[in-house]
Amino acid sequence: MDTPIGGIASEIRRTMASPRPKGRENLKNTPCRNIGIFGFCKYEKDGCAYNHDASMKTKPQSHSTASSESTNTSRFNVDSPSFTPLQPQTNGLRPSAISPRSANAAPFTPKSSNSPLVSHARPKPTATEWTPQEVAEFVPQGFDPNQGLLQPDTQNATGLGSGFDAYTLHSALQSMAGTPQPQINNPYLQDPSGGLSGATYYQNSGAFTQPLQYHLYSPLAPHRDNLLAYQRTSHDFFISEDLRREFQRRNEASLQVLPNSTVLPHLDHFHSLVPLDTLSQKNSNIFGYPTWIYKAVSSKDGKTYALRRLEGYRLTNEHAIRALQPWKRIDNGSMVTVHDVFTTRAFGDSSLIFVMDYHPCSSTLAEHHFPQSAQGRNMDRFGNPVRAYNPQYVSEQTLWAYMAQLASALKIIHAGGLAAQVIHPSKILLTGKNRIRLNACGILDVVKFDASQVGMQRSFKLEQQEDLVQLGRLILCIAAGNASVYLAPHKALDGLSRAYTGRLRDCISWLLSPPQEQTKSIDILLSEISGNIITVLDNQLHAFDTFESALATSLEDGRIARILLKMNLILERPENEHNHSWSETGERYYIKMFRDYVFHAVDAQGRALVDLSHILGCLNRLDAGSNETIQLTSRDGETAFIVTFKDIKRAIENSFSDLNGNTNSSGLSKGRK
Ligand SMILES: Nc1ncnc2c1ncn2[C@@H]1O[C@H](COP(=O)(O)OP(=O)(O)OP(=O)(O)O)[C@@H](O)[C@H]1O
Repeated sequence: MDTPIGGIASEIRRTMASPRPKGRENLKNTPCRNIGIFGFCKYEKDGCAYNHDASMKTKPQSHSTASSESTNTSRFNVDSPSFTPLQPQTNGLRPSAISPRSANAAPFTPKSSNSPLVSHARPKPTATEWTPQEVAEFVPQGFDPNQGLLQPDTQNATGLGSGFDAYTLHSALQSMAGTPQPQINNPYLQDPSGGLSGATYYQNSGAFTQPLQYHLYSPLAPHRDNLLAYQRTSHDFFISEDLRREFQRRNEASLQVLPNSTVLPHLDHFHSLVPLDTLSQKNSNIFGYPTWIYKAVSSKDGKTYALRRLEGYRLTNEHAIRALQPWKRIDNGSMVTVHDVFTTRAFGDSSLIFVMDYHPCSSTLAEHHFPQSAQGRNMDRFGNPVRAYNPQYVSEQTLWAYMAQLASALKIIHAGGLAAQVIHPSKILLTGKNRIRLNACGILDVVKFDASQVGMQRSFKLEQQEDLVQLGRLILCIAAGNASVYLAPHKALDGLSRAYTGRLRDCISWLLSPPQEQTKSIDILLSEISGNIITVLDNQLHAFDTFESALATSLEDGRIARILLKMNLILERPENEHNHSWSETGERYYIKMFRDYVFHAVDAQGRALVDLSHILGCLNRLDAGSNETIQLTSRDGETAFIVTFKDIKRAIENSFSDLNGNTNSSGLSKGRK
């Protein structure tokens, strides 16, 4: 049997490798369109390749199956010259292969919804002619693994992800007809004038290609290397499992409540308090008071916050509370934002409460790098036993990343005339991979408020110098894997040379040098480590790209969810006293048939067809209101409709409006269709 591999033939082949749903009639992909545009399609027989003249357009039935090919009067000859790849300089067209009829063909215009339907139906292959076992994996026609790009004549053959390139097609037709190519605006290019004025922006918006191609997916970098250009995995359509799990975990942590908790039910305007620090053993070294930390939801804005309570604090001067004001104005990505402070007696004592941003599933650097020795704990805050203390090597890259983020926070703090004063492993939150935030800032300003300074501008020069020393100690302790190594810094610095560069060692040494020896400032630190900051920035940019790419996979999720919700609200709805007239006739009937077409498709043998590309492709075309036509067949095979996705979309919208008009308690807002 001949084995066609190109043009229509590859469509047939795809039907066998990934059979189409019963009754599916994708007229846009009919073989004749390919022939009309590109003048030839490729056939292969006994290992040889042949060109099929464009005049075949008038005889589509001649190549609908392999068996019909054998009866064709213009049968291909084994002596025909072999297929030669398209030359780029001819715009993908070989003049010798173009018939005069094709050359004079009118430019292609997409079908509108009311255009007459073409009867280029592709006869369905029967089970006796083809069996799936005979067929290798579908490869789009014209796919050249060396180039890794689709040839223009195959743009629409791959279904999802390939995309019909109207620009290429138009150019090809123009060059075929020998006419000069008009200037075609590419609406996706940046405005060459570089202007950001509203007028320029809106003028360009009118140039978007119609119909909109919102049903096509285009993968963004970074790419997986081991897939061919036309291949997609189901993961490409959704957010990655790891990322989903991570966000799910954060979500659960944010929503967590303790049903039988002994913690206060309310504190000021906060409710649902959950303790984050479950240890009864409290350390008052840093603030001079034992501290407790809770997650709580504000009834004012519904957001979740972290509340830090200083137990037993007695406010003696109202101005002390005001010392937090300048901290509220600081907005830096490497800090935990502080929102408010108030006193309370709700715990039975006099407590001071600081309201801060809540970062779910975060841990402190102390918990992360010194799990046992620094905390003297056997359990982490989730009740899991901590590993035996085993200091792990921390890469130099991580240390520079910490240094860069803390330096960025210190830059803002010092520029605001303040000092952090708490650069301690237990007061730095790790909120993501190598992503840290300086926590508990401003607390010491309130707690150590000096009443004699009221009305005077307090100077934090000494504290700022001390911040740099604390930063040096922190990096040294993490690098050495020991929380108390800063007590003997010289020995520890010598030890660092074995694992880290001299540059890091010198930097720590400079930070640790006593303030009186030389004038140190955050600006000097930043200029000295600028080279390392650039590396950190580059890593962050890569991480940002990865997240953006992950975000792009969810581009269509919301739209698809809305379509599914609407379809399920409309279909199989029982009639009752409130819904007398609800029946699935008229428009609703073909919505039902469309549902079968999308979800209940079967292959040529009648087996269920589970094809994610088909389902997503159909739903996206539906949402975009594509003018592509499909044939819907009833389950008994008695009724068939040829409709466009646009028609179905309109039917769904109408039915949903009817339904929305009848309901008085819809969860879906009427305004948000
Ligand atoms: N803003 C926040 N968002 C989310 N979790 C936080 C926040 N602040 C602290 N936590 C968590 O609360 C826990 C306790 O934090 P805390 O700052 O009290 O550290 P600690 O090691 O208990 O220090 P101390 O011994 O001084 O109380 C830590 O696990 C930390 O991850």
